[in-house]
Amino acid sequence: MEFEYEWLKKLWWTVGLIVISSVVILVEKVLLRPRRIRKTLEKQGIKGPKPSFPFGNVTEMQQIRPQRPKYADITEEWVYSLFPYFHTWKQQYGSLFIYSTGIKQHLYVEDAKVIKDLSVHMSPDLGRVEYLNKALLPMLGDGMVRANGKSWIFQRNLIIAELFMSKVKTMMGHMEGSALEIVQKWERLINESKDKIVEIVIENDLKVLSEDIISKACFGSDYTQGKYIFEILARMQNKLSKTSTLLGYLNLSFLPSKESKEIWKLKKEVDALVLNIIHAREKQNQENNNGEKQNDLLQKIIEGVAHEKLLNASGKGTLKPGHDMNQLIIDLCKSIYFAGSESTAITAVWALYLISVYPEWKQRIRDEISEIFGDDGPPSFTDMTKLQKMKTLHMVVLESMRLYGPAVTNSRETFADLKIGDLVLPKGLYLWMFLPLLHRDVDNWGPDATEFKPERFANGISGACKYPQAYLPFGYGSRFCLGQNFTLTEIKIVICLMVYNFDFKLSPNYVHCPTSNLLLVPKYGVKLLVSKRNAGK
Ligand code: HEM
Repeated sequence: MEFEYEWLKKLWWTVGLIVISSVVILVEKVLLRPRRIRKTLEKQGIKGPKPSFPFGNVTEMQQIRPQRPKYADITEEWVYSLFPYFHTWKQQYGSLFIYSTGIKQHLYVEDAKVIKDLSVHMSPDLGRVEYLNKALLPMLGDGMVRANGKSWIFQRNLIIAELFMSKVKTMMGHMEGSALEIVQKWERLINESKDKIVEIVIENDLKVLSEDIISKACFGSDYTQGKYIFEILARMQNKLSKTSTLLGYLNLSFLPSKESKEIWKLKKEVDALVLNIIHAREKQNQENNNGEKQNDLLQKIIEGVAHEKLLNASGKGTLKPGHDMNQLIIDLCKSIYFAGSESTAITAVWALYLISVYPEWKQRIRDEISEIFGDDGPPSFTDMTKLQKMKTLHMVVLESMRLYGPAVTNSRETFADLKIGDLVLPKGLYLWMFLPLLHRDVDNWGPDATEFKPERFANGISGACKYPQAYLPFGYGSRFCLGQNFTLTEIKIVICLMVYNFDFKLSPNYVHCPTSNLLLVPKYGVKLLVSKRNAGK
């Protein structure tokens, strides 16, 4: 009897302690921490819409209607419709404001001075947003695009040099070869058409092109192998872009649903396909024991992870013991497939769209091609110095990425209290930038900020605006895009070949509706009327 009583007492104490600590954790998470974060920011003069319990400003986020400022052209309507609350709150609270989605507190940053300070902060305590990471887990695993901490440091150090300009130079042949295949395809379509002019939805071909280039240049395999990987990643991206999780509220992804089951099924499929490519390379390496190994990104990843495995076994590795190295290779490869393909294609699409709307720039690029490559025939891209001399082309690409860069938002989470310039950013805060607004900021870019004027970049990015650090198509700080050299080289080769070989103008069937599916894409496609250059003249 005595024993039973003691046992019951212990049980009640345990249950009591669990209940009390759960309540304490809940109160801390739901009430105290959000309040502390807001107080810290408010004390520094940062304001924002008043949140209400329990969902913060979510109701307003859903209710605020877009308002295009008078100075912006109707073709700019989409900028103010994508996340209309950012524009509305910026007008009320300035270019730095706080808002809440319940337990999550967010800082919207469009203040160029603060961005300048953020861009020099390199610690991993300013990293990828963990709740977004959770949503992207099935798609990207622990690959570097979403990783934080040691895993990210390891992956970034492993591949950074593989995308330096010296390496990209060796990939130009692949880029030109793949671009010429599309040129030939378009020529065929034109020749087969009655009027020698065809309407082409260009992103379809440009996607295939950039996927082919990534497959060949980084993974030493052709597009047929990579095709299904890209297809599945795109399907997953499509599903994920529809969830409100990405804005920080209503994360119901932990509940088993038909959608989440489907996403995890796709994850298995894509992992198996990537693994096939890795196994094929490992087999090739074994068979080629004494021969030359391939010298591409995939080889570097395989060798780097194998080396880390050895170090790890002796307790000297960067990663924690027990880290799943096989999954790490798959996830890192998926990050490259994901980061390197659609963004490049979409950038080329928007650049060609703008060139067709502003044909004087098409002519200026053609003049530049003649000047640099001569008039003897089509330009050939074995020589990086010639491409680097193309200033007009460079200006057009920079301006195109300012107005229609594929990255729509940039986000970070603070994993510690951070001092950024004069600001103290408390741990657990989410930082957001909305790039279409940031890149149209009149204070930074001048009164013609919404206009397409590549000449503003005649003296580089620093000559084009007051705060060059606030030009962010490739992100900022320690998470800056690793593929910038790769992608700019590819896009320039593609534009040169298209402009050299074809005349094109916007089709009357084109509907201007940029929209966000994680990237800024043309909702109804960019349709161009394409004919052979100088045809009939
Ligand atoms: C026009 C094409 C591209 C654009 C606009 C673009 C843009 C970006 C942006 C905005 C980020 C996030 C930066 C941040 O959070 O501050 C990023 C990250 C990254 N990009 Fe790109 N990217 C492009 C092409 C590529 C290509 C071709 C590759 C690889 C071949 C690549 C590899 C990466 C990687 C690995 C990261 C993750 C970096 C990290 O988290 O440390 N990107 N990119």
